[in-house]
Amino acid sequence: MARSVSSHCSSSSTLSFNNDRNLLKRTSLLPSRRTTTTISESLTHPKNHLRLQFQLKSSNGYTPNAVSLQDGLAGNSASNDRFVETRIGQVPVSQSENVESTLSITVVGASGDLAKKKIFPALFALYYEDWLPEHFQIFGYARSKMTDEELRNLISRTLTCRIDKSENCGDKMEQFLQRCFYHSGLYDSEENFGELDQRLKEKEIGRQSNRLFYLSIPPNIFVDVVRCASSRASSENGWTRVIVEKPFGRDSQSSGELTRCLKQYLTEDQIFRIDHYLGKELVENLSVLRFSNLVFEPLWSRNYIRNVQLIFSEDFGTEGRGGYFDNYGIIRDIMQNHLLQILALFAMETPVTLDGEDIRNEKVKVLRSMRPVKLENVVVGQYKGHSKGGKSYPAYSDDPTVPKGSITPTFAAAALFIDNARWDGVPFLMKAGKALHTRRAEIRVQFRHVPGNLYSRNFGTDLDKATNELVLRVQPDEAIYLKINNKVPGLGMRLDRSNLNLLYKSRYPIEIPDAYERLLLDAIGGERRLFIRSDELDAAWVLFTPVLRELEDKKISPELYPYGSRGPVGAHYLAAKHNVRWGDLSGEDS
Ligand SMILES: NC(=O)C1=CN([C@@H]2O[C@H](COP(=O)(O)OP(=O)(O)OC[C@H]3O[C@@H](n4cnc5c(N)ncnc54)[C@H](OP(=O)(O)O)[C@@H]3O)[C@@H](O)[C@H]2O)C=CC1
Ligand SMILES: O=C1O[C@H](COP(=O)(O)O)[C@@H](O)[C@H](O)[C@H]1O
Repeated sequence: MARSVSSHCSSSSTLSFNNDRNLLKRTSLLPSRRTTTTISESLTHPKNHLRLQFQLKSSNGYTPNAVSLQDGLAGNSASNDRFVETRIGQVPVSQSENVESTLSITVVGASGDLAKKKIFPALFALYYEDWLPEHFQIFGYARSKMTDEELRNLISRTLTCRIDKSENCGDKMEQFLQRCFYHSGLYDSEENFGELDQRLKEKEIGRQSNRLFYLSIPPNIFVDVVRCASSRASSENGWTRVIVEKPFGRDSQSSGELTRCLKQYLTEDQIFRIDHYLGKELVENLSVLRFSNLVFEPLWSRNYIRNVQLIFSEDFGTEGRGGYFDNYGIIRDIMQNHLLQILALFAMETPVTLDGEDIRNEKVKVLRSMRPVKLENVVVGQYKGHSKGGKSYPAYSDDPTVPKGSITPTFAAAALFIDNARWDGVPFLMKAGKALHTRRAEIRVQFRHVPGNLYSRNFGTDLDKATNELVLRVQPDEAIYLKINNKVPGLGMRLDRSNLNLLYKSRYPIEIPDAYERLLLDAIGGERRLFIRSDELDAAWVLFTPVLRELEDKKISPELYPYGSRGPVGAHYLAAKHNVRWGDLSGEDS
């Protein structure tokens, strides 16, 4: 029952959002303070230090205002020289200080769950940490009728202060809320977006305006919003960017259709397709671990790695989101995007530079080297009701928003393969499930046996238990640990397994920023590295579309597993077929 992305993909309007044409527009986000103080002076002032972070660092180490080559190409080719200059971090400050710019962020779907839970709290965290430019305003837009004050009340309930820095939090929250406004309108009404434009202009008061729209709405209205906003609320003198939330279609065809529709109104450079897993600290660290440590990269291939496991589990069901979930299922919800993105970062070749385009080029290459997933390499499951300790847990099918008799999988395991020289024959196993025994996301790398191991006798018959395993625990309790074999101290020769453990909370006693903070900051700075390019998206869908179709056409029934369990046993058989044992169920750290 493929559903189309949008009821229409109107070509009535040929207007497009203004693109990032002008270096001044971007660099004007930089605080003017930089020219009046030297760097060493400003570093001595704590607030200036934070502002400096904004100037000097983005999540790839470039200035957040850095412009990728694509900007230059898609924008004004005459200004390419300047774009290249900016890419290497030489921000021409003298130009930026002449123009006062302002940033307007519009959260479309502001009355919804994601806006309340993630977007407004992330924006507040950025404000609290001084990452937002001096002049900014945030608008909520949705159909619900609300005043500015009512929106403020709504979002104030979910704003929190950093545990380690709660100083002045109340004041900061109040100041932040005063920058938040609300406009009620329909998603397909150009007139309503025209009214929003007027309200934005009142706040922008003649400054050069950069506008960011966050589409926190169901996908069937993405195109309507982009059409209306592009014709009536696009910035006239600055950049306009749009963050699009997943799902990006249901399969290759609907995703292609969505891209085609969006590109009637936006250039690729203006579309920021979000995959919030790319903003997670440990996922960011994956490339640092690989490319800045001599000890790992030489081992990163079929020569030393036996298998790689990408595991996602949640200890709660689809509570409240069953209506959305039933149309997608776990493969589309988690595997085709979050886990596949991690896999691409894990397996890609070394990019030429850390520039977003270079990284995304490598991700596309590795995705295109993969075999489409086969039905025989997939296991699906669905949770059933369960009672434990006097408490009963509902089945997926008990959710009133889920159609009766639904066979949508809430669990899946799959084996994937990359047909290139580095990874030939190495199984990449994915496992994702809701209503399991624990909440966890991790990457497990199981290494090969030591050839001719002198100590094999000390390990007994199960040599697999003696192989090294590298674990990147994305959440909770972020950690990177390596399982090694060592001698138990004493006069005998007894071997033990130990973890060399980088546990983040012990090493860094600070609160790790939420993924949405990093991604919002990057979108504001024009940094695209952590957003999905359309060719990446196409390559991702090519891998999963055939098996999704087959599962649906053949009406494959999911294996039922009890709420709170470790998932269907079919996942063990799938792993065993590829000579793999799930590391999370090994007993050592299950
Ligand atoms: N919630 C989450 O944890 C996550 C969500 N996402 C994605 O983010 C986007 C927003 O998610 P979420 O906030 O949960 O969504 P909601 O269902 O809460 O929808 C957001 C807002 O959109 C409007 N809306 C809802 N349904 C319709 C409809 N059928 N037609 C028109 N307007 C509608 C409502 O606003 P109003 O009625 O006031 O106009 C609603 O408040 C979705 O694309 C979702 O897939 C992605 C990852 C996680
Ligand atoms: O995208 C999604 O992610 C969440 C899990 O995100 P996390 O950051 O809390 O791990 C998942 O619950 C949801 O189903 C899915 O749409």
